[in-house]
Amino acid sequence: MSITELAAQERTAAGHFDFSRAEWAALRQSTPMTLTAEELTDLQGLNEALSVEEIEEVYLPLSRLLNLYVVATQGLHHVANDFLGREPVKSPYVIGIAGSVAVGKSTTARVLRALLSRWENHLQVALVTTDGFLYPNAVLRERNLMDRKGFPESYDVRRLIRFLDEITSGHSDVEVPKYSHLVYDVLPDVERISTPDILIVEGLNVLQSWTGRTEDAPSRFVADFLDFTIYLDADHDLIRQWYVDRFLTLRRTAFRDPASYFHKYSRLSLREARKTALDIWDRINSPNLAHNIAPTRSRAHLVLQKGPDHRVDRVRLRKL
Ligand SMILES: Nc1ncnc2c1ncn2[C@@H]1O[C@H](COP(=O)(O)OP(=O)(O)O)[C@@H](O)[C@H]1O
Ligand SMILES: CC(C)(COP(=O)(O)O)[C@@H](O)C(=O)NCCC(=O)O
Repeated sequence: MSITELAAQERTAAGHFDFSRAEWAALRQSTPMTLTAEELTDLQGLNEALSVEEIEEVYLPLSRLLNLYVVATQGLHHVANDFLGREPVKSPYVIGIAGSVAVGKSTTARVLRALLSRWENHLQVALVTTDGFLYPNAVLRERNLMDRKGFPESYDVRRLIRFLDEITSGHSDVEVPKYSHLVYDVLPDVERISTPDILIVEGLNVLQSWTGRTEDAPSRFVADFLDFTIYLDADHDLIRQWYVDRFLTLRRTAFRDPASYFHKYSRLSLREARKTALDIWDRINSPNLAHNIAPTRSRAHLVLQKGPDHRVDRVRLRKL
C-alpha cells in the first residue's frame, strides 16, 4: 500500500471522508456538468465576492452529490410506498445548513438553491431561514432576551417543528414567518409555501437539540426532519472579521435607511463602528458560537472548512 493510500485510509477510518480542496474539486471531474458562462455569472451575482472558481471547485461537486442523494431518496420513498400499497405523498428532501452568524450560511444556501434547481430533473427548491422563527422583539424584551438573539431560547422551536412537520407531510400553503434584518424583528406578514422537491433550512440552530426553556421543549428535534446537514466552519477570528466587515458595509448601505433599526450606526465614524461591531460580536454572537453552535458541528453530514476570503480548503463527509 502506498503512503498516499495509507494516509487516505487513516483519514477515512474515523467514520468520515476528509478531502483536501483539490481532492474534493476532482470529484466533479468524473461527472462533468454543463453550466454556461452566463449561468456562472448569474450565480456570482448572488454575492459579488464569491469567485467562479469557488462555485466550480466546491459548490458544483456538492450540488452533484446532493442531487444524487435526492434522486436515491425519492427512489426509496417510491419502493416503500409500493411495499405499503399506499398512494405516494410528496415529501421534500430537507437540507439543513448550520454555522455561526456571518460564516456564510445565507450565501451558501442561495448558491445551492440556484445550482440544485439547474439540474436536468428541474427540481423545485425552496429556502427557509430560521430567523423567521425567532420570537418577536416584544416577547424577547418581556423575557429579557434582547441580548440573546440567536441563542436557543430566543427561537420558537415548537413553531419551527410544526412547520417542518407540515411541509414534510405534504401540506400545501404552509405558513413561513419572515424576519427582517432591516427592522431587526419578525414581520407581521407570513409567506406561504407548498411542498417543494427540496427544502433548504438555514440557521444557527438547525443542529441543536436544546431549546433553552424547559416549557418550550418539543418532543421532536429539528434534526429529525433533516435528510442532509451541512456545517460551515472557519477559525473564529476569521468569522469575527467577516462579521465586522459586513457591519461596516451595512453602515454605508442598509443602515442609511431611516427605517433601519441600526440607522443610528450609519452616523458613526469608522473607528466607532468597528468598536460597536466588535462589542456586539463579543457580547452576543461569539458566546453563542462557542456554547451553542460549534458543539453541534460533529452532528453534520458534511463540514465545509473555510479559510481567509471564505475559500473552502477542506471538506469532511460522513460515511453513510
Ligand atoms: N463564499 C463566499 N465568498 C465570499 N464572501 C462570502 C461568501 N459567503 C459569505 N460571504 C460574505 O460573508 C458575509 C456573511 O455571509 P452571510 O451569507 O450573510 O452569512 P450568514 O448567513 O451566515 O450570517 C457577507 O458579507 C457575505 O457577503
Ligand atoms: C438574526 C440572527 C440571530 C441570525 O443570524 P443569521 O446567521 O441567520 O443571519 C443574527 O443576525 C442576530 O441578529 N444576532 C444578534 C446580534 C447581532 O445583531 O448581530
